[in-house]
Amino acid sequence: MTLSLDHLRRCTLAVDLGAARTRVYLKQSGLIVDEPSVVAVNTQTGALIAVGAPAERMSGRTPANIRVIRPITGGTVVDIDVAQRMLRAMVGNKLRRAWRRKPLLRAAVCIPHDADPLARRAALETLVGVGARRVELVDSLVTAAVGCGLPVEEPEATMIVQCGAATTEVAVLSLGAIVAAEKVPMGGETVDRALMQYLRNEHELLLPSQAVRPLHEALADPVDQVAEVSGRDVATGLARTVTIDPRSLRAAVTPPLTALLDTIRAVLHRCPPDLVADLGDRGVMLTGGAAGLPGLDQMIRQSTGMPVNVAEEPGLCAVMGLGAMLEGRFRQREIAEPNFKRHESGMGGGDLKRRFRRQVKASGKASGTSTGAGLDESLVDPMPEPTSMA
Ligand SMILES: Nc1ncnc2c1ncn2[C@@H]1O[C@H](COP(=O)(O)OP(=O)(O)OP(=O)(O)O)[C@@H](O)[C@H]1O
Repeated sequence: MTLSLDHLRRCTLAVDLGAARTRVYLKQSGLIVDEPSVVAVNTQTGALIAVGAPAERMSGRTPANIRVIRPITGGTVVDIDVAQRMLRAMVGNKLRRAWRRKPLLRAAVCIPHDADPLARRAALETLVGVGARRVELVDSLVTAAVGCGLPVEEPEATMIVQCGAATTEVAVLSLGAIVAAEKVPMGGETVDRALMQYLRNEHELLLPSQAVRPLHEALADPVDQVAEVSGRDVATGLARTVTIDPRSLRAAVTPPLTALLDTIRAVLHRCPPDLVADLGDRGVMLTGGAAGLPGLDQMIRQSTGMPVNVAEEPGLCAVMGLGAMLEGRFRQREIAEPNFKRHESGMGGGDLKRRFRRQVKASGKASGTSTGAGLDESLVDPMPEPTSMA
């Protein structure tokens, strides 16, 4: 752990590749990217047409020759090539100065707690593709806990519920390590899908995805005032407006939210009683964009009887926590090693050598030094096995 934190402090970039949004934190500069993880590609030429928010606006409105692609699902990069192009387009200009100062960047990236070797490899390759020389993979539950200011290093329990777009991870941490964690395939997108399905089945109305967010407010409306929703009639294809009872909306999202509550109970069940007793006082912290779902905190409070807090800017916790680690604003005991894994650039020897030479050339140009001076020879070796500190 001490060793890993040292490695993290040498990183310049903190990256959170989320299914919904990509966030990048540049050391000593702050958050430089917070954009939807979406690109629009011309299917005939392969050219990138738009990235981030403009590409998201195109979703559902494209002609046949334009495809809107989301290269990340559930925190895992599923299309490395597109993810690299997206990240390059997002950070390109903003990193130019950092590149001049330090041409061989090291990066740290948040990955889901239970990410398999393929997911780890995909995250690694994506970062290498944008020029990172070394990549540290860090558990997003730990970074989110640090980012929302939980005292994760203390010998007492803290519980975090990281509500993402496609998945929610629930964990109890103590002494900087994860004591118990579970993931449920439920997130902001699941709730939105449940609402859209309800409107289709019960009101024969097709709702554009951008129109779902206003319905969230109705979910938590204390006076159950009827809401108006406009969409396209399934049968006629014409625009139509219907009025909806918030109670039926709540019923529609009950199954995914019940799955979340069951997961919280399962995680608590696996914790020693001392830690659960700590949580009775400290409660649960909600992070991740979907933590902003109105009424979610209240529902968890009622179901578990524990205090529930929503982090300030919940969607940014993971990347800001990783940024704090990079800047050394977080200290931790040596005990927590299992949560940190370190990876070297994971390309084949040939690819890596080519990239190495390109970067060395760039570094020589930028600094005026002779090529290759002072660089680590291990870079040109094929990727060693990930160093597991568990
Ligand atoms: N204020 C809000 N109310 C309800 N839902 C919200 C709100 N803000 C964001 N969301 C939802 O949160 C999700 C995005 O959360 P977040 O940015 O944490 O996702 P991500 O990190 O990209 O995803 P993942 O962790 O699954 O990879 C989206 O589904 C979005 O609809």
